[in-house]
Amino acid sequence: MGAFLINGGYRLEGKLKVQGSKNASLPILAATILNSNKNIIKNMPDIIDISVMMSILRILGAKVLRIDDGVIVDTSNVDKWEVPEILMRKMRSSIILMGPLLAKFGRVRVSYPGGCEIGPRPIDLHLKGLAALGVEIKEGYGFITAETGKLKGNDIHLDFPSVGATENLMIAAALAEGRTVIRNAAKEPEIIDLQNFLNRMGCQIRGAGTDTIKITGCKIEDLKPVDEYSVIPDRIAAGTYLIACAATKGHVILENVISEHIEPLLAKMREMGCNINSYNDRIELTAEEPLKALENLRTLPYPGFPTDLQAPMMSLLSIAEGTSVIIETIFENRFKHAEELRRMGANIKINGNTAIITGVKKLTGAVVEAKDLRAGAALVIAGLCAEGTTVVEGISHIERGYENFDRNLQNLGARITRID
Ligand SMILES: CC(=O)N[C@H]1[C@@H](OP(=O)(O)OP(=O)(O)OC[C@H]2O[C@@H](n3ccc(=O)[nH]c3=O)[C@H](O)[C@@H]2O)O[C@H](CO)[C@@H](O)[C@@H]1O
Ligand SMILES: C=C(OP(=O)(O)O)C(=O)O
Repeated sequence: MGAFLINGGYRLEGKLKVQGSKNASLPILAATILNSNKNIIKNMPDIIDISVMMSILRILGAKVLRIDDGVIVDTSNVDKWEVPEILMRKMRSSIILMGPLLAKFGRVRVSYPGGCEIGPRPIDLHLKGLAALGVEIKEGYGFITAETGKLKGNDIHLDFPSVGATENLMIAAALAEGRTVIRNAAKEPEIIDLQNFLNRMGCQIRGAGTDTIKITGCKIEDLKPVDEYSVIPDRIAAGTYLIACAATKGHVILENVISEHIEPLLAKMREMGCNINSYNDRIELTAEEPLKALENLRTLPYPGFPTDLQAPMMSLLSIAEGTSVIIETIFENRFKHAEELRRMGANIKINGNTAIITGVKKLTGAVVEAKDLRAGAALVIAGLCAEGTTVVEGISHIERGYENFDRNLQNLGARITRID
């Protein structure tokens, strides 16, 4: 496993074009199974999770080709409905393949998915929703086998606005007989992107971005290829770079962003004292003054503060003036980075889902381990502003979601090198 070696204390300065969204790309790739056709998708990041999804599609029979800034996916020869366990377990999004495979073949066999270890991640809402669409589900020996004569539209109320369950059900219902309504649906921007992509192939979906999504099922033969689609920018990657900039008292301009998607973060960073100018597709951040602590940072479903930026924010709050409180409401065990930050001199107390962070004057370099994707990004940020040398181990987690993380940071002036 590789590591990042960071010499801290250098200001980030310059311009950066942000990658396409991991969490939008993954369900969109899975959805290409529906139209049995050639699709060209741009702004798709070159990261491990996308490579895993591409491998799964190939195993199912698709032709998948990386092109500059995107992929071509031809699903006309997809003829398998079983996903190998080894690939299922590599990421969480593999579960999103259930919807499209059921829609296309009326059957699917998968194992339980993998993904970041941030607490229990059940899939009961996915399975309950699919059962409501007429799917018979059998679980046993670590596998899920699901079958349906024909998917039938239904009214589904999600107990929680799960991002993945909303996506899985949208894709399955796109080819179900009749109308499906998903209530208490997730409202994340990635859901809107999936709706836009599905509608481009001829599906009939409305309401994404609100808590009620209405889907009129259509026939597989009515679907068409998607000649060119561009995935939305990655709001979590953009947020990570903004936080890194603030931690080093830097000045960056991010391009390829949708500012509105990052507003929940920008509001908190302004509260801390960052100077931010946001335009539609560009954000400029300067952090010169000492940053202030946040009394209340609560992770919530969109448009609340994203759980995926909680770890990076904890690094920043570690060096803010005063005492901050973070409440993690989405995942049960998403504070593993706190222990590693403490090794770097951070003052963090954890009590259940609450973290109390008393800002220190400076962090100091140490050898730390990335235990999940965003925790890894958080440790890199800590290393960038710490005094001395930091080694972040376990960077394969980081490379699941960030494209050229070290090179992008180097281009902004960071002293970071990858060591194998
Ligand atoms: C690939 C992708 O898009 N990943 C994102 C997606 O993950 P993911 O889609 O897995 O997240 P969910 O929105 O489903 O999970 C949110 C909460 O719901 C619970 N839950 C979920 C499904 C279910 O069947 N039962 C259940 O109890 C989860 O345990 C968690 O506590 O949204 C998360 C929340 O914004 C983000 O952190 C992840 O980056
Ligand atoms: C938790 C994340 O990813 P996944 O759901 O793919 O594990 C993430 O992107 O922060």
